[in-house]
Parts: sequence; structure tokens; C-alpha cells
Amino acid sequence: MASSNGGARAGITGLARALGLVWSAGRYHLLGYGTLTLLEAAVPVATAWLTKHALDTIVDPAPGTSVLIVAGVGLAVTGVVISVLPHASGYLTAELGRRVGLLAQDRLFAAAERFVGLRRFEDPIFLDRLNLAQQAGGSTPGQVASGAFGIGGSVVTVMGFIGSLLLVSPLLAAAVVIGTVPAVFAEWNLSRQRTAMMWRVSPAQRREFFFQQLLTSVQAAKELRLFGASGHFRQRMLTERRTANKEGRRMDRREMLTQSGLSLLTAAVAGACLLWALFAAARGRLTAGDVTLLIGAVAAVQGGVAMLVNQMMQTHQELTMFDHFLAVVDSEPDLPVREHTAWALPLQWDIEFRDVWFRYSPEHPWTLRGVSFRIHRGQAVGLVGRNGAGKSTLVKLLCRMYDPDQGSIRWDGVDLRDMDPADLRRRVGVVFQDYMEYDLTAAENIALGDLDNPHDRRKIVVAAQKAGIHHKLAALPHGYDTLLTRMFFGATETEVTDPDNGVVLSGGQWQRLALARALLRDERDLLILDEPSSGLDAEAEYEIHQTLRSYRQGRTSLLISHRLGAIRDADVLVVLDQGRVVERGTHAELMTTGGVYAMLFTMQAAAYQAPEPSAAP
Ligand SMILES: Nc1ncnc2c1ncn2[C@@H]1O[C@H](COP(=O)(O)OP(=O)(O)OP(=O)(O)O)[C@@H](O)[C@H]1O
Repeated sequence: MASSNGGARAGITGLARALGLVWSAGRYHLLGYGTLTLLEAAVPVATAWLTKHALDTIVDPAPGTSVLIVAGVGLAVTGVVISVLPHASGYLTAELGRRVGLLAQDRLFAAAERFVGLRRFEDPIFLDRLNLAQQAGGSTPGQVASGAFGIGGSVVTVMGFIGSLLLVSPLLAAAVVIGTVPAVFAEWNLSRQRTAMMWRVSPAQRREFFFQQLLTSVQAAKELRLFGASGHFRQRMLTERRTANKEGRRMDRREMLTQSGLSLLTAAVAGACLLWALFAAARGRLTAGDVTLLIGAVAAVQGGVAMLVNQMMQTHQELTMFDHFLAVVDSEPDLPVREHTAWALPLQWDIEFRDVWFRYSPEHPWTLRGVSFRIHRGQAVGLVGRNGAGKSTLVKLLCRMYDPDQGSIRWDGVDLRDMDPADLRRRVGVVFQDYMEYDLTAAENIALGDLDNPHDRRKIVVAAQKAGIHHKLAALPHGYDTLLTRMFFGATETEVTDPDNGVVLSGGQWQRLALARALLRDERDLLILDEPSSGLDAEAEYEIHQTLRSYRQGRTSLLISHRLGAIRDADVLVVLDQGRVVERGTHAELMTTGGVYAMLFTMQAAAYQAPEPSAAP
């Protein structure tokens, strides 16, 4: 557990970082806001004194009308100031919030971009933190700054009124201050309990959020309806809500009881002070103005102290949330990227897997166990293996989404670890098994494959032609500019009201689009296709493979497919089994050795040639 010293130091660092962020987002707004807050805090003290002088001069006009005029004008000015200030500081808070939100978002997502690999995105604890950081980043720095100034303002108000009480009656001042001590401890305690309660219920709230998403998700809608599972998940969602409500209710009751007790104590102290002040005034020891000042000051000190404690706890809570933001922003890159990396030059000779061992974490079993093979330049390599053999993992390593735990992958002899991942990835075109379907236009979906030339429509069309999706895209209501989603249904007003915008493609059509994205850049050194035709009909699959066959001629490529007929004419087939390369050779060679490949190929071929089931009588 962190020591309280460590906690205080972390709190101060967090506060300084939050204020630093707000300062960078808008220093003049921050200074303006700080000044207004302090002014707002000082005005009630000034008002109380001006009122006292005005009343005293009315009761005893000896000091002269000039005092009355000054007090009257002063009260008018403070009245105007107090009615205008909240609007001005409200505007500054909102503007600061907007600026800080923008800056914090930029820093957070820039930090997420630094994670060039996948490990962080597969770590549930980190994902949780990222999620909280997103919630925290936009608003908490601004709220921390407001809290800090609010605390400063409350201190000014409370000290101003305690000073006023001291001037009128030191004894009374001491009594009021002592009377607030129980409130300070009780409020502090309640705030801590509320913070603890919020942490306790946060898992239930996240689960509730998950069920909410599930119940409204398009992807889940089919199955939920088919299995009649909506009611089941609705109940689970409500159970989570009830759990959170139960905790909230318990806390609210505790607060109600404690605060009622505190209010009684506060009222008793205030009442006693009032009685004392009235008796003192009756005996001529206090003026009418003194009494008014005392009544106002006692209430202001009592209310101000309670507010101060609340603001401190709230700021503490905001700082705890802000910690998540800082943790993400300060995270080290997930893959070591050397300061001086080797250029990923065009492939000259080969890519070599040299005794590659890899597992997703020390708790997981080895996924790749000493994999060694080469992909020569210009060679079409087919990767074959049963489910879970490690094929997609190997592709992810080849794109340096992870580094091998042992061994290395070498691009013309250079270890991928010595290359800048972004540089390497520019040389590689990939269609992943779980490719993305972007809720963008058809052209944008393809153009993402080469953002260096995003507006080259001719290249986009050529890529779509190669992937066999050009005719479909050209025939869409707005051609390549048609949105491939019903989600946004357009970004502009015209698009929103255009019923022709927003088209839903089939799975196979999306797959062709993903292929077009990978084919957009002709000059890629390596094309990786992980199950590029799994969603295609037989005719489309045949066409795509014909296209790919001619495209792969003389190009370096790695093709993964369970449809062995589509892969059989690769220059070399590499068979993975349980993370090891167990066979290597051409189709003809592997068929004669009678190993895993021959067995899989024969089973698949036999299924196509199986006799017709006998007709029912
Ligand atoms: N992100 C991950 N975290 C932990 N384990 C993983 C992860 N991704 C894959 N694995 C595991 O690694 C092993 C290899 O998976 P991989 O996806 O590479 O197999 P594959 O050969 O591509 O299988 P398929 O033919 O089914 O696509 C599997 O046992 C899988 O459970």
C-alpha cells in the first residue's frame, strides 16, 4: 500500500500536472478564471462589512452621510459584481473545458498511437484504464483546476469571515471555529466513504454498460432474437443496476443521518451565537451592524467550511480519475523502438524466420515453438495448418505487432526489432482474417490502404477491379462515394436526408473491399493474405484466386488458406502444426510424403468427390 506521504506526493504531482495541462490549454482563461473566483469569494465578506457600516450609520448617524453613501454605493457595486461574476466565470469554465478536452484528447490518443504493437490492447487491465482515462481526460483537468480555485475561493471567504468575527468577538470566533470541527471530520469521512463506494460499484456499472451495449448492438441483435436471450441479458443488466443502487442507497442513508446531525449541531451553534450577540447588543457591547455581521459571518463560516471539505474531497476524486489519464499518457511504448533504426529497404533476398518462439504472455502456452523458414523474394509461399496452429500469430509477428520471445525475424538479414515498425509496415500489404469494415465511403475504405496518396481515384478503381468489386461499387447510388454504413447515415445534412446514402454490403463484398485495400499499393514488397476468400462464393473465390495467382506472379507473398485447392500452386507450402514447421515443399512433394498436408488435402478433396447421399424412398 502506498504510504500517506507517497499518496500526498502523488496528489500534489497530479494536481500540478492537471493545472499544467489547463495552463497549456488556455493560460489567459485560467488566470481570468482564477481572478474571478477569488473576487467572487471576497465579495460576500465586503458585502457583510458594507452592510454593517450602513446599518450602524442609520442607527447612529454620527459618522456622517458620506459613510452611508460609500456603504450604499459599495453595496450596489458588490451587488452588480456578484450578479455578473458567475456568468463570466461560467463562460471561462466552459471555454477552458473545451480547450482542455481537446488537448487532453489529443495527448491521450497520441499516447495510444505510441503503442505500435498489440499487447497493450489485449491487456484487460490496461483497456480498463484506457477507458477510464478517456472518461477522465476530457473533463477532469478542468474540474481539478475549478476545484483548486474553488478551494482557494472558499479559503478566502472562510478566512475573511473568521477575521471579521475575530475583530468583533474573538471568543465567538473561537466558538464558531471549534463548532465546525465535527463537521470537517464527518464530511471528510463521508466523502471518503462515497469515493470507496464509487470504486466498489464501478465493476457492476461497467457490466451494466456492457449489457446495455449488447442489447442495442446490431451484431448481437440476430442471435439475441434467435435464442430469445434479450430477456436474459435485460435481467442481468437490471441485477447490476440493483447492486449499484443498493450501495448508493446505503450511502445516501448514511449521509442523510450524518448531515442531519451536523445540521442540528450547526443550528445549535448558530442559535447560541445569535442569542449571545443579541444579549451583547442589548447591553450596548455590540452595534446593530455588528449583530448583522455576526449572523452572516457565522452562517458563512459554517457553510464555507462544509463546502471546503466537499471541494477538497471532490478534487481528490477527480485527481484519482486523472491518475488513469496520466498512467496512459506516461506509459512506455509496448515495443522497444530503437532510437536509430535501420531503414526497411526494398526486399532484395528474403525474409527469414529464425528459430522463432512466441507466447502471448508468460501465463500462456507457447504458440510458436522454434519456427524457422524463409520467404524468398518473388516467391509465393502458402501457409497451411489446422485451427490454432499459429498461422495468424506468425503473420502478426511478421508485421511486428509483437516481438518474438526468442529467435528473430529478419528482413534481408536485418532483425525486425532493429526497424521502425511504421517503416516496415509501409512495405507490407495485409488482409487480416478479421479485417475491418469501416463505416466510411467505399472510396475511403480502399484509400486507407495508401494514405500517402488518398485522392488518387484511378488507383482506387484499379485496386477495386483487381479485387473484383469495381462493378458493385460503381453501381452504388453515389458510386465510390456511397457510405458503406447505415450508422452515421451521412455526415452532412444533405447526406443525412439522402435515402440513397448508406448501403450495407455482404460479407464477401466486404472481404473483396479489404482485398482492394491491400492491393492499393502495387509497390509493396510483401503481400500477406490471411484467408482472403473465406467469405466468397465458389465462383467469386475462383475469380479472386485467378486474380491473385496472376498478381502474385513474381511478387513475394504469403497466403494462408484452409481451402487447400486455392493454395496448392504456391511455390512452396509450409505446414505448421502446434506451433512448429512440420513440413515444407511443393504440393507434389508434400503429397508424396503422406504427412499432415497430404492428409488434410485428401480429406478435403474426398469431401468434394463423395458420392451423392442416396435419395429418400
Ligand atoms: N491475442 C491472443 N491472446 C492469447 N492467445 C491467443 C491470442 N491470439 C491467438 N491466441 C492463441 O494462439 C494460438 C494460435 O492462434 P492463431 O490465431 O495464430 O491460429 P491459426 O493457425 O491462425 O488458427 P485458425 O486457422 O483457426 O485461424 C491459439 O491457441 C489461440 O488460442
